[in-house]
Amino acid sequence: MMEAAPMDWAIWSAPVHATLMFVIRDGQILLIEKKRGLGAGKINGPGGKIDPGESPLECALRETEEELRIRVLEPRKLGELHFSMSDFPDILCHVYRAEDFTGTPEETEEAVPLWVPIEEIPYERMWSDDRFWLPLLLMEQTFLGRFVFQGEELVWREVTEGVTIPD
Ligand SMILES: CNc1ncnc2c1ncn2[C@@H]1O[C@H](COP(=O)(O)OP(=O)(O)OP(=O)(O)O)[C@@H](O)[C@H]1O
Repeated sequence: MMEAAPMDWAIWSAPVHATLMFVIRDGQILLIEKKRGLGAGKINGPGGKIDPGESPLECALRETEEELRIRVLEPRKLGELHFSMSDFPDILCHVYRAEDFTGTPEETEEAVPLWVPIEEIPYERMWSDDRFWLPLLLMEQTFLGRFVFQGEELVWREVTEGVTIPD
């Protein structure tokens, strides 16, 4: 790990744009166990692919509503994740944080809700990049993370904090 980047990020662009939403309330974070699709069986935040004509923020709100049946209030974009993948199209993921919502998280066909104390985040059950940027989101820091995966193995990473994040 951490040789020269195995790809040229300056000219990288992603065919897939997606979102992740993390609600943090009373010292707990609202996660999901994803039941199907990419990352099925893993724990992550709610989120998914951006639909044509949709903004990243609209997608994050829609996916959270579809997966957990809650409406998130006042989300803020804190980070961006750039994934170079070997066996999936590359993904640019917009990452949001919120402190409040309306409704009650429910299990759906896509996800099981999971409230976890922020000191007990189950990184071993999550994508292996998450441990490198989720702590920054918890501290309300902005971040840009770039990751290269071979299958599900993380083979290269670079995380920059305190950067200006575009909408
Ligand atoms: C490689 N390391 C990774 N680390 C952390 N999170 C990752 C990730 N790779 C993908 N993600 C997230 O996982 C969701 C995929 O979900 P998504 O595109 O919805 O897949 P799914 O097949 O379910 O598609 P639909 O959008 O439901 O059509 C989406 O939020 C995306 O940002």
